[in-house]
Amino acid sequence: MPAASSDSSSAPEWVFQARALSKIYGHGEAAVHALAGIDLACRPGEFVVVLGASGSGKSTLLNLLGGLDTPTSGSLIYRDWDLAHADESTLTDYRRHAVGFVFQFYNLIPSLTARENVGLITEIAPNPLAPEDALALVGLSARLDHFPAQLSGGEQQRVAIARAIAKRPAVLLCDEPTGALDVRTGLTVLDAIQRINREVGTLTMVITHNAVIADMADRVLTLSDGHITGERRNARPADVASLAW
Ligand SMILES: Nc1ncnc2c1ncn2[C@@H]1O[C@H](COP(=O)(O)OP(=O)(O)OP(=O)(O)O)[C@@H](O)[C@H]1O
Repeated sequence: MPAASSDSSSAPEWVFQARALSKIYGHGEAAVHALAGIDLACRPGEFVVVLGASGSGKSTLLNLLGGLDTPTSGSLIYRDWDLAHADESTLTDYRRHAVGFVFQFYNLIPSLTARENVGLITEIAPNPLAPEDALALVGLSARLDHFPAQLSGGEQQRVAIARAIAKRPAVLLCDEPTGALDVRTGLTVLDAIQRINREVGTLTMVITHNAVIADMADRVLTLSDGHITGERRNARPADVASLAW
């Protein structure tokens, strides 16, 4: 793996560190500066919410942090991994070991039960949670043998979250995790994400259009036109139950 220069005698206080991170799609007159120089450091266990209008660069940022893509310029370090200059096999390795993804649509395999959908991931991870334990963390102990079609949208999303965290990732990246859900169901999903952040200590980043979600974060970043234009910290992050919907 391409290692970043770091002092291995002391553990860094950050999980990610980005400097002047930029992503340009296309060339010449058609070029889109999706990220235009992001500086960002995230601490272990932090809960970060990223807000921003459509097209502001949220998914692009998440894709870079998750090793799904590489930047056009700038640096991006995850612990001692240089993600900005990593090749595809290193990024695959990084994603497999370090990152759990939750997307708007759950992508569960319809012919497998909840337990089996989570179990697929635990087969390829070195030190996974038992599928039953991962599903218990998201409140689905009573649904282990249900197929996706027998589960509500919120329950399916919680299976997807259990699948994402079963390999004990250091980082959980969520792209509009409640985007396909009604408010009440969305709350059960956010509650599961908050519980994992608090009980497992996984660095969690949620990108969303929904500003109400920001109150549950330790830190809220606002993106506009590829820049971080706002940053605030919540001294007391709200419990999901007390979010003002
Ligand atoms: N693969 C791509 N090729 C070209 N342009 C792209 C590509 N992906 C994203 N963009 C452009 O980059 C900018 C940022 O896109 P991005 O998806 O990161 O925004 P976003 O904030 O996540 O938006 P949304 O909330 O609508 O998902 C947009 O102008 C978008 O059109």
